[in-house]
Amino acid sequence: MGSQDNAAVASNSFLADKSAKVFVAGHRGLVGSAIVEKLKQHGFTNLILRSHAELDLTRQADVEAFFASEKPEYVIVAAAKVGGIHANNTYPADFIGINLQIQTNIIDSAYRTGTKKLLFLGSSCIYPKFAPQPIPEDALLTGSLEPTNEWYAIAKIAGIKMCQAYRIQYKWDAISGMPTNLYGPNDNFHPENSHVLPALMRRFHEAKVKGLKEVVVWGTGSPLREFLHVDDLADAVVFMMENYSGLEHLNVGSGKEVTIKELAELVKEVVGFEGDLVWDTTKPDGTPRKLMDSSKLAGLGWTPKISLKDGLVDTYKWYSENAKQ
Ligand SMILES: NC(=O)C1=CN([C@@H]2O[C@H](COP(=O)(O)OP(=O)(O)OC[C@H]3O[C@@H](n4cnc5c(N)ncnc54)[C@H](OP(=O)(O)O)[C@@H]3O)[C@@H](O)[C@H]2O)C=CC1
Ligand SMILES: C[C@H]1O[C@H](OP(=O)(O)OP(=O)(O)OC[C@H]2O[C@@H](n3cnc4c(=O)[nH]c(N)nc43)[C@H](O)[C@@H]2O)[C@@H](O)[C@@H](O)C1=O
Repeated sequence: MGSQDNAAVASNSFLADKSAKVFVAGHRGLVGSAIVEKLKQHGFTNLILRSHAELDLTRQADVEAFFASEKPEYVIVAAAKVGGIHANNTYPADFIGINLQIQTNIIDSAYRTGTKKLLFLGSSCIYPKFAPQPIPEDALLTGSLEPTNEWYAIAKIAGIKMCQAYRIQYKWDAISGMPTNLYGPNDNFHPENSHVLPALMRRFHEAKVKGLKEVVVWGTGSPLREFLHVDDLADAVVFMMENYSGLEHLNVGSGKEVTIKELAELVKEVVGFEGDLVWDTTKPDGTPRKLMDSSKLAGLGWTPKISLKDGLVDTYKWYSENAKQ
């Protein structure tokens, strides 16, 4: 990408003006809520927030009208159709269609109404199923995707490419971050459609409360996953808004991976469930391993702080206090 690099794109200091208008799309979700909290901690006073009911981001005319009237100076795209392996596998049309609509509407409107900088969030599922491990950014588009989430991945890849294209053609400061599997307060704890960590936390919790002897866990337990607490991700988002202005997307991971079996044992311990695990091997394992190489972000000066054990304790505290029992 050398000759098309981003040297000509002027970058502002994000943290210099805490009264700047910042639109966080998807602020009620796992990621968006953590970003809002982090921005408040930094002293930002002019956050623009719209719930899904107030602004459906799939509706192009509504998004255009919103941007024309609010003209946010900075935009962080944390709104998306999101789910775990089962949801991705079951609703492919939603995962490709809704995500393409949301991100295309936001990115184009932000550019056209004068937003200074935009950060788009993708996911580690953009990489080929059998990418080299740990996965460097340049493994993108070097092989076939994991079939259970290829629809979502294609939308996310399109988002990265759209940011790159607008940067190249319009000299506009659009960047992309690719987080690994996330978890934390405000996660989706749906029994089937959520990701593994909140799904297991809920299942172990309910089994403990009901005095059950067994909990069913999907797949073989052998796949490896890398987990990052959402507060670390929010910290990385602010860091990238301030310090990164490049054409290439950046990986955001913890650098630590566990098998699903190890994760299940850890969640079981944190929740305090004392029964047995039963593996339902009719459920898909998904990609065997997706550890990201986050050395580029580390090289810029950002590293995560929250261990998986501490993050699980924090998340279970939140779940116990907030989830509908
Ligand atoms: N969770 C994870 O493990 C990972 C997440 N990411 C990325 O982080 C971003 C946020 O994910 P996460 O916070 O987990 O997802 P959530 O589902 O928790 O939050 C998504 C948010 O987007 C909103 N939203 C969805 N559709 C629309 C719409 N049409 N109009 C307006 N708002 C809408 C949702 O509102 P509502 O609920 O009302 O629909 C919700 O507030 C996504 O881009 C995702 O790809 C990346 C890697 C891992
Ligand atoms: C973030 C990422 O998230 C998704 O990819 P995934 O990592 O495969 O997601 P997952 O968290 O749903 O599963 C991880 C592993 O865990 C196993 N597993 C066990 N028991 C349960 C269980 O009860 N629920 C779930 N969901 N999984 C379970 C499951 O079988 C699999 O082996 C994509 O949506 C993708 O789009 C994406 O970006």
